[in-house]
Parts: sequence; structure tokens; C-alpha cells
Amino acid sequence: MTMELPEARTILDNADCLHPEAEVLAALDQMGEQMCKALAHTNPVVYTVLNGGLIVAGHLLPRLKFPLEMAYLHATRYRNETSGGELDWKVKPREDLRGRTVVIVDDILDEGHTLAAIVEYCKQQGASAVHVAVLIDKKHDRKAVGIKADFVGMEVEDRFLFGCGMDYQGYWRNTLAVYAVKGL
Ligand SMILES: O=P(O)(O)OC[C@H]1O[C@H](OP(=O)(O)OP(=O)(O)O)[C@H](O)[C@@H]1O
Ligand SMILES: Nc1nc2[nH]cnc2c(=O)[nH]1
Repeated sequence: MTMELPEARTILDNADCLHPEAEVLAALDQMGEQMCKALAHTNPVVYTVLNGGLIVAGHLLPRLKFPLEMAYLHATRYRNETSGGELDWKVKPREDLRGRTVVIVDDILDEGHTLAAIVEYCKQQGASAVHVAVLIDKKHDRKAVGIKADFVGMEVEDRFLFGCGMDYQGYWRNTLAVYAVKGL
């Protein structure tokens, strides 16, 4: 969905910046340290969840100072809306996960249906352990049953967010700072 340029600019200009770049980078540092301690000896395959996980993964993976394999999967359920629907699996993991430690990297755990389905799929494929790393865990009581992130950069209030991989109507994934849409 294409937006007129002035409208896209206005979205950003009017948004509330909840976490500026420096805070996001500090959160990524802290996640990286925790993940190095916990995962350095597990020889994991690390999945980026497209599209939203791309910016977080791009900054987080260089902080993981240990051997790992990189891969991607694509699952989406928001489709330019501000509330989620059915999960659409566009690309499932294609690697052999039997006996592997898997790490899933995404931008946000909101209601958790996306990550719950991804974790379940990886377990069904024979992964021996599945860890979830998200920059943002949104604070509310609407989480899917049984989903919890193992590594979290920051907890953020219950508003519709964009930036750092998250989009508003397809735009502004390409900031490091995290914003909330005005009025949402
Ligand atoms: O916890 P949930 O409520 O399930 O929402 C979290 C998911 O929503 C976003 O993806 P989205 O469906 O917007 O697709 P995108 O990554 O292509 O933007 C985000 O990247 C997470 O994967
Ligand atoms: N852009 C965006 N995507 C999401 N997916 C789940 N929650 C959110 C959110 O707050 N913003």
C-alpha cells in the first residue's frame, strides 16, 4: 500500500518517540550479552522473522560473538492493519531442525500468536530447544497461552508501534528509534 509522501512524513512528525536510537542500541547490547552467555555453546540456527525482524536481527546478530547459522522464515498476520488476523505462513523454515537449538529473532511479541505458531512449528520439526528473542515485549494481558520470550530488549506500553522493523501501513520500518502512532 503506497502512501503519499506528505502523509508518510506527517505520521512520523506527529508520532510519539517512545525509545530513541540510543535506548534501542543499549537494549540490543544487553540482549546480545545475555544471549552470548546462554547460547554460545549451542551451535544454534538463528531465524529472522520477516519482515519485521530484519532490522533487529541486523543489529543483534553481530553482537552474538559465537558460531551460529543464519536463516529466515516469513510469517505475517497484521497485513497493514493495526490488529492481527490469521497467521499467513509465506516461507516456513527449510533447514533440518532435528536435534538443533533454534533461536527466533523478531521485532515484537505483542499478542504472541505469531511466535507461538513459529515455536510450535520448530518443535514439530524436531528442534531440541527453541529460544525467542524480541526487541519489544508489549505490556498487556492479551498474550496467547504459553508464549514467553527468553530474551527481551524492552517492555513497551500498549500502543500501536512503528520503527525498528515495525511498520505503519508499510512505512517507517527503516528507523532505529521506536515510535507510537499518534492517537493509537
Ligand atoms: O505477537 P503478535 O500479535 O502475533 O504480533 C507480532 C508479529 O506482528 C508483526 O508482524 P506482522 O504480522 O505485522 O508482519 P510483518 O513482520 O511483515 O510486518 C511482528 O513482526 C511480529 O512478527
Ligand atoms: N507495526 C506493528 N506491528 C505489530 N505487530 C504486533 N504489534 C505491532 C505493533 O504495535 N506495531
